[in-house]
Amino acid sequence: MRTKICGITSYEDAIMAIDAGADALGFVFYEKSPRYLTPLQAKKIIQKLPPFIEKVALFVNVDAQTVNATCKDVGATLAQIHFDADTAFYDALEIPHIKVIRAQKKEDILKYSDEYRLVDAYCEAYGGAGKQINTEWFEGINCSKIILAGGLNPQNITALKKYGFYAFDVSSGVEISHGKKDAKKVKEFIQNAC
Ligand SMILES: O=C(O)c1ccccc1NCC(=O)[C@H](O)[C@H](O)COP(=O)(O)O
Repeated sequence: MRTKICGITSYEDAIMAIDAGADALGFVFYEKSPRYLTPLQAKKIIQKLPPFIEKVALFVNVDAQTVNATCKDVGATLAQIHFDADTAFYDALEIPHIKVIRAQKKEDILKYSDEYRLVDAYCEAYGGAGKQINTEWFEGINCSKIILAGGLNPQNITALKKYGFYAFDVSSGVEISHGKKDAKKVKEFIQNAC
């Protein structure tokens, strides 16, 4: 199982998560988020990271040019698009990206079903709220291209492995406080997920 630790704001937390076995780290470029960091701060962290780790840049309500420029500048390897964007937006992206579905009902999780996509619970704050989707919605669904996010933690992750998700994404469930990760919880989360 692959895991992404989201809302990284320091090099110490980044390397701790990698040492614990994380495959991907998320950096939130949304100024209203309590986990926001500037592109310069992210660049300084990313520059020091080892190879073969996915560096994911999260965006809310920006244009494609901002996504392209920011990802190239900071060295992000993947953009995570946390809002409803149109086809023209996606056509203009010049870097690998994943769409986020903020699911409010069962039908939502079937959107873009031919693509790898991140499925999170709907929340006003766009993400990182610790809100869990109704996991019964995944019964009988092909989850092999779904990255599951929203309200995951070291305790509830084991029971979700049966659905066969592509990966798990966590933020608040492994935190001490907003933007500061708890090493013990990160380790437990990855151990229990894998
Ligand atoms: O983390 C944030 O503050 C955030 C703000 C705006 C858009 C997305 C954000 N995080 C997105 C993530 O990928 C989180 O990992 C995901 O929503 C799950 O969060 P949590 O429920 O806290 O595990």
